[in-house]
Amino acid sequence: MSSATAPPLDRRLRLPSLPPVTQARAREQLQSLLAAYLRYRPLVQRGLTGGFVLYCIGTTYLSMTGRGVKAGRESSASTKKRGKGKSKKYRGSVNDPLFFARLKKLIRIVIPSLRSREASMLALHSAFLLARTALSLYVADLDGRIVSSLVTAQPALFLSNLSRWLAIAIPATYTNSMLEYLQSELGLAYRTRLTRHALGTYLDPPAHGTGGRLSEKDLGGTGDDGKGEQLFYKLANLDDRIKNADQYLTVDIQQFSNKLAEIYSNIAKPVLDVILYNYQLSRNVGAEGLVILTILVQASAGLLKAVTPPFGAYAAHEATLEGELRFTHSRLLESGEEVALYHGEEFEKNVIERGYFALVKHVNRVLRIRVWHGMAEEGIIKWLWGALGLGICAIPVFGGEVLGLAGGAGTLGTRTEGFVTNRRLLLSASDAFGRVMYSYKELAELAGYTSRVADLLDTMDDVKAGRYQKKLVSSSSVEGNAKMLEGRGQIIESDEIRFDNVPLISPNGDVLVKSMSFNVQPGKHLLVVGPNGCGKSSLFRILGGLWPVYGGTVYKPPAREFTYIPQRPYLCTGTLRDQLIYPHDAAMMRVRGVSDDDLMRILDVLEMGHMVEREGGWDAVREWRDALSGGDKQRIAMARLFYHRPKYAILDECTSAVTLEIEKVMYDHATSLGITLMTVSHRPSLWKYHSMVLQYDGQGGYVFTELDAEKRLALQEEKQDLEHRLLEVPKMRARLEELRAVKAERERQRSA
Ligand SMILES: Nc1ncnc2c1ncn2[C@@H]1O[C@H](COP(=O)(O)OP(=O)(O)OP(=O)(O)O)[C@@H](O)[C@H]1O
Repeated sequence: MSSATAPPLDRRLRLPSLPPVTQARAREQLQSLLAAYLRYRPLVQRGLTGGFVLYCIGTTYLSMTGRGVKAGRESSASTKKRGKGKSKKYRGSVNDPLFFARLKKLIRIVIPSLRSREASMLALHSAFLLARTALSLYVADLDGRIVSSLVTAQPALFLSNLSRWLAIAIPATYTNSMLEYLQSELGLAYRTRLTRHALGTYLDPPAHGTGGRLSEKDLGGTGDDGKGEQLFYKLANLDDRIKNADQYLTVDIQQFSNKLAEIYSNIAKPVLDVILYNYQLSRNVGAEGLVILTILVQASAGLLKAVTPPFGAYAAHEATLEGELRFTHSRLLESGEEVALYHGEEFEKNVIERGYFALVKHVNRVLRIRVWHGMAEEGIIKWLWGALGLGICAIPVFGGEVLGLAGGAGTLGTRTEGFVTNRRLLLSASDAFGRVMYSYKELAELAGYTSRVADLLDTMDDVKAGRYQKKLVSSSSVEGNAKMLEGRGQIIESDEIRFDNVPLISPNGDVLVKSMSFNVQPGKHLLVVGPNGCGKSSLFRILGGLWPVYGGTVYKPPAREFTYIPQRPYLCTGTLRDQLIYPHDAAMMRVRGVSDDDLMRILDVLEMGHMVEREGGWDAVREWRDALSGGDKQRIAMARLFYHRPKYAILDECTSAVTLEIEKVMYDHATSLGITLMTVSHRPSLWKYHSMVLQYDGQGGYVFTELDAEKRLALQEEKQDLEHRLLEVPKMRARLEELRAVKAERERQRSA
């Protein structure tokens, strides 16, 4: 419609049929109102546009910092109630009061400073995001001009615009590829930072470096001097909060890092797009329509947010179930031989299937929820907002002249150009806003992974500081000794080992021994005996720093002066040499001045020198856990002891699979190397090597005394002899009764 053919303004304002005088007066008033509005319209428009941009920035800031979420909840008059229970309800969701604080903490880890590599990558990423938005604005404009040159049949203009179109493709494609590349790189960089941070605590080596010798897996590798090391053990055994730490350290950290990298471009770019596109649109179609559009869009977006289920909590729960399922599989692999020999397939299958179906049930539920949520989401974002967008495009066409917009008063070419440009801008703006909305779901998932990763880091910090959370056994003994559990004993570094009134308490709160006192002087081997489960190994867990000292005083040398050998020695991933020198590596071995020949001499002492050739040399790599027999494993552990030559060695049933001859060689050689032994064993054959005994009675009591092996053996033999004879007594009694009966029968026959 051109201005030349347009009817006068008053005729276009159709008014209801009123008396002519009233109509004329109303028309006059309306005309003057409109004229006044049109006079101040540029000012109003500028105000609206500025307000709109501020509004976009404000809401983005509030939603990114979580203040909007908090404010909303606080106004719901539930501030007082927001205690533990409340935060539990929101756990893993965007509404979790802790979410943004935790996210901030994690972001500080992944982007430690503005000068870090990650910050530079993020800045570069942001620059590319800006470039893409600028390119999109240019393309929207160019698109309009191309169509305009087409409908107005201007071939030269068309070709020139087309060549511009092709030229812009080079920076556009480069920008898009770089954005993808930088996003993946950022995800990887975040993951590396987080993994390093988490592993630094999880596998924190002892303060004295890698020279520690408390070398077995059961006691946490390289020992502890009460400085919060061996955390991976404590996390699994002394605290209930983190189940399957492997899942947290691998999958959850990876998911969190990728989501964090994604969410930045999925929120920052669309938010920027929304602002710029809408600003441009407001100039093309007028700010009034845009403000109405924004109000409608925000209202529907608010509705959508309100009906969005807690996808973050669902993602966190799914990760937990995945972890549990993986654990059942790795457990089966770990104990493959035992399960195979028991033919426990059916049982193990049931366990794995239970884990799998719990996961499937949860995933299915989430998928079903996603169906209706997806419908609501697409209905609002695509269809409703699409219709609103078309309405906006119509403004310059139908109301252009009234509002003084170019699209309404121009030629067919300018109107087409305006329509195509506006339509493209709108599509981009609604797409961008849609992505902001969709990213709310991603934000919810990020909240889930944030809660998982933060849980891991927080729990590790707690455990490191000795703040354990474990469900205690509800036995009366525990309740009666609750005070005991609150106490803390002392650990003092010393040359000898001494326990002064130290209680033995298991992580479950079971008091094994109320107060224990004994000492081991260098050179005086100690034998520890007692019934199963009485706390023999627990003593060494306390000595190794794995279990807390709840009272009394423990005197002990630094951890590097210990080696622990359990019944099933730990065999690491690596070469045959690595098995002997664990936890040292070949370089450390050379630094100590030990050669392969020295190792061979150690093996010869244990009559296993042939093993090196049999296994293919010192550098052979195998799954040693499966490749060696039980006796070989125990002898490897003894060889390890001779390599490390510690002051003290803890031998926990470690000779159960070797012959008596090897047992003797081991004790004699260890004594000749000046190693003081503390042995847990039920085998009387070992008594003669020890001079002290710590005997548990299994009722919470114990005796610590000198061990006269010969006398003890003689007593043991006499005891066994008596027990054997006592076993015969019932049989002898029965036989006596039989003989009496026979005799009585004979006498009865004779008298008859
Ligand atoms: N990580 C743990 N968490 C909870 N309780 C544990 C843990 N380790 C051991 N216990 C409990 O501590 C108690 C003592 O265990 P310990 O291993 O010291 O027994 P033991 O005397 O060495 O037995 P055995 O002769 O059978 O090896 C047992 O009741 C056991 O169930």
